[in-house]
Amino acid sequence: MRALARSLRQVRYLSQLRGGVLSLNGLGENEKRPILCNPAACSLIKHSYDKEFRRYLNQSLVLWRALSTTEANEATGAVGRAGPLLEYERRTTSGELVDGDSCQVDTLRVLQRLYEQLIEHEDSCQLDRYKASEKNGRRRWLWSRLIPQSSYSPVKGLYLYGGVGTGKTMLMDLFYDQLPCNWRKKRIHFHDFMLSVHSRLQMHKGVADPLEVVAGEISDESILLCLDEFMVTDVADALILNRLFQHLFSKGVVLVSTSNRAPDQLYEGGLQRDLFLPFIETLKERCVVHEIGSSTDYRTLGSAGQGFYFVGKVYSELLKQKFYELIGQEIPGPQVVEVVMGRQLQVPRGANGCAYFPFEDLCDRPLGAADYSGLFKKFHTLAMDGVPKFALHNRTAAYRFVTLVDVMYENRARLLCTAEASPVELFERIVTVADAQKISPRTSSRSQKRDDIDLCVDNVLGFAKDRTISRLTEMNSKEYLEQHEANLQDKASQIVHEKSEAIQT
Ligand SMILES: Nc1ncnc2c1ncn2[C@@H]1O[C@H](COP(=O)(O)OP(=O)(O)OP(=O)(O)O)[C@@H](O)[C@H]1O
Repeated sequence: MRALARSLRQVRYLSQLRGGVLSLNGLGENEKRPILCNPAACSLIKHSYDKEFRRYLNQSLVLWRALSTTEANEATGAVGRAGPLLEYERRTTSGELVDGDSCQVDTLRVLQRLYEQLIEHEDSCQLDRYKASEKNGRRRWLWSRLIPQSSYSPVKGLYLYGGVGTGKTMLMDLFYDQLPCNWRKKRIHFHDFMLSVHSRLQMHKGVADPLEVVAGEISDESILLCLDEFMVTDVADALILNRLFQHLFSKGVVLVSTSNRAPDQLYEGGLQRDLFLPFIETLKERCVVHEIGSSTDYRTLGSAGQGFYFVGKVYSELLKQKFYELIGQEIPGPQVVEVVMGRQLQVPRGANGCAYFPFEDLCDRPLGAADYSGLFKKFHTLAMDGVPKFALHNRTAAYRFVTLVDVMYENRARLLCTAEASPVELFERIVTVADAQKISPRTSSRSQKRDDIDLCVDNVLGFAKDRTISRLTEMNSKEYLEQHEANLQDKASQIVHEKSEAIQT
């Protein structure tokens, strides 16, 4: 079935490249079905110099005859499925998901509505990749550069926020997977999205309005943008978000996003926040804002700890032993890896996809999400020694640790570590302003020394810590480690597949 899907997609793609010489065989132009060539087109193609294309075409024709239209539609992903609500019901009935949370069902209703609106407005939103590429001819491109185009989407996006582990990402992914594969859609973590924005900006240095060019590129690729974990902590991001999204929305982009913070709380307490505030208004204008409203952290429903989270420095040697067992060799040497935009990172010990770092080397140095993302593109397992308790004196390291855990979780990476305390205790001395006021109603400054407590009052960290605790707990569970293994196997078979395809061609 996969081979068929690939062949048909290829045929359809190539037909676009050849100016649409292929047409649907007996089907209306606008029907969402995979293409088949008509005899005239066949004879054109038969004389094509492109051997590879002829091979695909023949394969597709043979396979096509053996299949019903429905199967072929499913195979090519040309049509969507029943929608997130039905799919959720299917998964709860089959036992894949736990049932009974009305907040998740309410959220699904909102997602289902959005799903239906997008299906209804597929054409006006130009969601279909192939139709859009027909319209995105060179003439249209030139015209749009001469006269700036403004075409807000008729469909509002969704900003979904709420407590940690309540299933926001899972629901967004479920919604995303139900939409047709041939749509211009993208699902990406917010960190990675901003990284790609900054690297594109670098490439367009010197252009009059690089943000508009970048927005143009992004919207050409994806009209539906699903961003996981919208979280603004970086002043450089905060200052460009409004203009970036104004351009994106004016180019028809529909944003669907998950976050732990309500729009009004984004970048709370951040530097130059007044310059960020217009973004909040832009966001509210273009997205329906929905709070999931649940307080169930589904991560805590998983199996008890099975992983490698050791409390106490005494376990440092054990950590090293486990690390050597995983890589299958004694004391590997240091490695230098390129992480992002030519930047290099020294891995103190690394081999076979596993890296070993003392905590300080990874979280007490000027590293950020970009470096961590680059690192986990190369390594699937991290052994980290000496995670300390966090407080005011090591607040910056706490920020980095939170980011590191986010990136690892997103990549389904495995963590082995020794820490000074349990995940909850690590963050005991990081509190929000509201928490600090409960401790002492007169607290107004960012920090407060109470006896020997080095309390850190920080709203961004104070809220983010719940997510980190929840994730550290899940990363230690049997289910997570199974997902990590499955992910590794998927990647390995993808590499084998790509290699065999490269050999064939
Ligand atoms: N109904 C459910 N049944 C079973 N597992 C669930 C259910 N909802 C969520 N989960 C699981 O709980 C974990 C946390 O869910 P998810 O990552 O979607 O939460 P989140 O709200 O995005 O969390 P965070 O705010 O920390 O990013 C995931 O492993 C997810 O698969």
